[in-house]
Amino acid sequence: MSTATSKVMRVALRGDSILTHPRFNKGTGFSTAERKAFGLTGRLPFCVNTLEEQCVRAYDQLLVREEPIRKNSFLQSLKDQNWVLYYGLLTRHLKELIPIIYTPTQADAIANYSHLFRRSEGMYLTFPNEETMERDFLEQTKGRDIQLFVVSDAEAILGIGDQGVGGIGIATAKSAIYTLLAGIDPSKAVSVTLDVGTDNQGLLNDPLYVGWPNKRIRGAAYDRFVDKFVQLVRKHHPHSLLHFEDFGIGNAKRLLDLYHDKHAVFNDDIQGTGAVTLAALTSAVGVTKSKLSDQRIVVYGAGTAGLGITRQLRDGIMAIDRLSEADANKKFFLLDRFGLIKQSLGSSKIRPDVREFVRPDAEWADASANERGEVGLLEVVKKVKPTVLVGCSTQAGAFTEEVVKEMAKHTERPIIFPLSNPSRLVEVHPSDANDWTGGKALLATGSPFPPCKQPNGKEYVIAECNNALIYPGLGYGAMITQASIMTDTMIIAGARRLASLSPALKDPDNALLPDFSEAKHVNFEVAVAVAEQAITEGSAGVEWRKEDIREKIRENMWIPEYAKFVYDERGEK
Ligand SMILES: NC(=O)c1ccc[n+]([C@@H]2O[C@H](COP(=O)([O-])OP(=O)(O)OC[C@H]3O[C@@H](n4cnc5c(N)ncnc54)[C@H](O)[C@@H]3O)[C@@H](O)[C@H]2O)c1
Ligand SMILES: O=C(O)C[C@H](O)C(=O)O
Ligand SMILES: [Mg+2]
Repeated sequence: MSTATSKVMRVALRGDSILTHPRFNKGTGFSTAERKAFGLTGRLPFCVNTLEEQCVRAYDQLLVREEPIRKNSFLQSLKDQNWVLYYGLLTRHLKELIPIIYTPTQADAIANYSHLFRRSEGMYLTFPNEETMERDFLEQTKGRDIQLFVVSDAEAILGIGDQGVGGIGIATAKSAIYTLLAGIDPSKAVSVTLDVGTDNQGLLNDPLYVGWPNKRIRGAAYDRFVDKFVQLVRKHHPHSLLHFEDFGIGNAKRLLDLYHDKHAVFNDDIQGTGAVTLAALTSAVGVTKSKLSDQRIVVYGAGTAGLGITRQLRDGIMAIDRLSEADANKKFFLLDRFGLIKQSLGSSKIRPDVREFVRPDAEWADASANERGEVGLLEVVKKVKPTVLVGCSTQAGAFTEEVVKEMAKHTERPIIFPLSNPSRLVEVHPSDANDWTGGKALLATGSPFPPCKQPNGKEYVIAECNNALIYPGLGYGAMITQASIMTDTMIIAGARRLASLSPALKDPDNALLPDFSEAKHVNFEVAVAVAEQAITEGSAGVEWRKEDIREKIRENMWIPEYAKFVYDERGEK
């Protein structure tokens, strides 16, 4: 595997220009010869440090910052100064630091973006500047080999809703995770916020809000603005992957369907979440020695993630257990704000994209409906007797003790996935679900939680069912093979490879998914599975032999190590 230390890079910057460029700055890592060649001898203290020594220093600086949001700000500054050191530090402390740069802490960083702002990062495409979008786009991308765009309009950030221009923070976090867990070269990725205004009145009232202080643009004007961006990506970077993140419920699926067969696009909340949840459930049914098609699945929160999960589990049941779509759909019971999504709710309460999962009215549903004709979660659990309960509702504590114990009456090993992020929005704390079911529940959450104590004294590790365990590999597998589109079969191939790595397959008392400390290895395996599928089905734009895929992926991965620099008067290479 070629690593950066064996690489030589020709760089045209010198002096302050190289010291202040995060892609090229090495700080005390510049060798004596490089300092002479790049005019740095008088700009740096005498000692030359290794990256390892720099990571020790940076980690000490991190530890003195006690609050997670302060650690987050420190790491943001480190990334603004020196990419290799930033990713080198994260790689050495993966499990400890992912919750700092990603959920849950990044939610606070995004919500306070205008007050934490010190330096811009990424591409800000703002609605009033629509006319100059192509010029603004090319300012940052012209002449660059861009493999990945991560874009958000920030209407549904995690579970904290509309965050306006702060949405750049989810795009940069997701992009950093691509680099950290799949080896995307950060110089080949662009994070984008589509600032189309915000309906968050708190932001609009904030005199320090740095985004466009206007109500959110919707309808034809919104579609035109988004399309202008997508067409620029397609025109200038036809082989790139376009990753949509945290779009609102009225746009996420609609935009995915609009562009799905025109470019390699991916909606993480829909497809990434669906894939990781399919892997977690595949692992859980392995523990219970049952099949996906044996399950009765209640999904609480029929939004972008909830529908993405439902569709992916449905497609998984069809692909793995060979059920028809109609029969597979019958395994699902979806609830939203108005309770069980059933025929008699009427079209005003049923969004068009939910229609395929509307339950025909069962007698029990009408018998247990309230005065508004709505059937709540406890009633559904009593009547449906679900084996699986998935939460993506943003409603903290929605899975009450009564709901969980009712579920446990009807199934030996309740499978409970409270997936809402950040942590404070979790539908049930895993330790409660564990206690209320006498240690029988099979659990996975959207953000990290500590292990639970089982009645037999053993620790039960709570799997983090977060799309970061799979989306980097899904995306990398597609982009490295220059797949023209991200197909459903590529996604299922990635989900099945992830499921095959589940610790619970070896020890049923172990976690349902690999630990995040293994996330680089896991996403590498997912990327291999996706690349193999893309090549097998003809979606790939490269002609690799299957036996070469692993090595090809490995040799293209960006490793956070210093290359040897040679000064180039003619221009940066
Ligand atoms: N674990 C993961 O990898 C992952 C991935 C994506 C989203 N999520 C989390 O899932 C949650 C939802 O994300 P989303 O993008 O789908 O948002 P969304 O706004 O599209 O969907 C939320 C859904 O919950 C419904 N809801 C709200 N209040 C409810 C209530 N009282 N009862 C029932 N349903 C209710 C809403 O009507 C909506 O349909 C967020 O917390 C997000 O962070 C987790
Ligand atoms: O961002 C995450 O942590 C996962 C997911 O994309 C979400 O929106 O919650
Ligand atoms: Mg998301």
